[in-house]
Amino acid sequence: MSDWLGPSDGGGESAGLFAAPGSEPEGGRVTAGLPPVRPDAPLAVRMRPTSLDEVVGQGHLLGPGAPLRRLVEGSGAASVMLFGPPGTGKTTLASLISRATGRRFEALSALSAGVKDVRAVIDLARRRLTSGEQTVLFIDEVHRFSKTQQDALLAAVENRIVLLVAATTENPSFSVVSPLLSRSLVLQLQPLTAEDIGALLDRALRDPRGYGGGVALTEDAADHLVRLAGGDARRALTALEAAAGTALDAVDESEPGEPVVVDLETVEASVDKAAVRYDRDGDQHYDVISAFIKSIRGSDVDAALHYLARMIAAGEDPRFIARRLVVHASEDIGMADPTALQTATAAAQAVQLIGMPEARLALAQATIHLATAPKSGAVIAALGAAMADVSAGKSGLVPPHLRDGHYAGAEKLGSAVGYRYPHNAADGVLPQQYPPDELIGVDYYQPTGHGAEREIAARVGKLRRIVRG
Ligand SMILES: Nc1ncnc2c1ncn2[C@@H]1O[C@H](COP(=O)(O)OP(=O)(O)OP(=O)(O)O)[C@@H](O)[C@H]1O
Repeated sequence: MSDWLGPSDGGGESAGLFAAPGSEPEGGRVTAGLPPVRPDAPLAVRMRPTSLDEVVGQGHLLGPGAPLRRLVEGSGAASVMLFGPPGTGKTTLASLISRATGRRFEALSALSAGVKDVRAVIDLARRRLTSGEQTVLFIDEVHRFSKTQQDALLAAVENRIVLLVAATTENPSFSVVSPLLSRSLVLQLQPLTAEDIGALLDRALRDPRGYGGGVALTEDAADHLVRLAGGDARRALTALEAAAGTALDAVDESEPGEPVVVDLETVEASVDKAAVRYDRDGDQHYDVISAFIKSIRGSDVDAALHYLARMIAAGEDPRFIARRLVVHASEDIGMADPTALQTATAAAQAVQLIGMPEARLALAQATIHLATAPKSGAVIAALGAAMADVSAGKSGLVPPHLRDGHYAGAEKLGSAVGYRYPHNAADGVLPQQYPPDELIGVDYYQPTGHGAEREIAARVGKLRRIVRG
């Protein structure tokens, strides 16, 4: 999602962009590309490249003769799909294309725009054509558009009423209708490398649009910001802004000419602030997801559906919701209903395959399955206990009879010697030591006896008695 789509983004570039299409600011826009940036806009917005030379990474698209470079230099594709992770430059490149080709820039977000909005922008572009003016229509998150909405774009693309630049974080082969796809130049953006992010941070520290030399980062603080960014430039700059804000607030008066230094501690203390800043649903995002999960865990199916609906309405990334469902199928239901994990995983796959809006049904089904399923926290407790022992150094040698025996000389070392093959036992289970000596008799898994785990509880008891002799 672009800076100007988030409700908590400070609004730098938002004014007017998502106003009703056709309602031009007074006097019309005189420049192509995104509107001028306000000085109080978020750092990521202020640092948005104003020329191709400022774009880092994406060399495969921008090198001499590469597709985007050619496009910017005036070659005639009818439509471009920019497919790549968030914060890698999709919006930026769309704006640069319009700027470099002298076209007007109109943007719609598939999260909020309907067919009517699409038609209105196309009408505006058609009117402009009569006076020789061309338009770049940027559609963010195009994978969220329904088939009807995408169809509404087709004729305008075909008749070259607009140059469509569509951005998507999802593979367009699954989410974009094929007539549109076949008319588009599909370009994949790569996550930015650590060097790319490092260079962007550096530029933000030095450039007058950023801190103009007034802030510096210690080396470990810079490394940490690069790690936090995970290849996302916006995340890097948002985290830098939060950390720099904390550091600047903490100094009364810096020595003239001396930059305020941001250290690792300050970055660590500020990242939550950064996370809140760029989330989709403002401060409520984490509260709603937390209430969603707690309602599932608490078996309140109706409340869970309410929070799911809120997240869908807020335009929450369906993959994020699906990932939470997969995690909680194991964390809160586990072996009390092992099929919950299958339903959650299937919902995640459905999101991947069919996208929104249809995939919301799979998310709802998984929510209902998980909320109404018998509950068990035994999986997370079992893994937690085993991990705690490993971290505390409670470990030990693998018993010799379980060691690998598939190499020359293994037998001489006693490896695999005396191993008993359970399938030879009448029930497929026989007495034998499996844990290291230090952990003999330790029970990590404590089945709850809820749902399907009741049967497992009885079985685990029996198995432990046989195996431990
Ligand atoms: N390749 C890049 N080079 C330089 N700056 C970048 C690059 N990519 C992103 N940025 C910085 O990150 C900000 C956000 O980037 P942009 O909006 O172009 O990302 P996006 O790919 O459209 O992300 P999303 O999918 O979240 O909308 C920009 O304003 C700019 O400061």
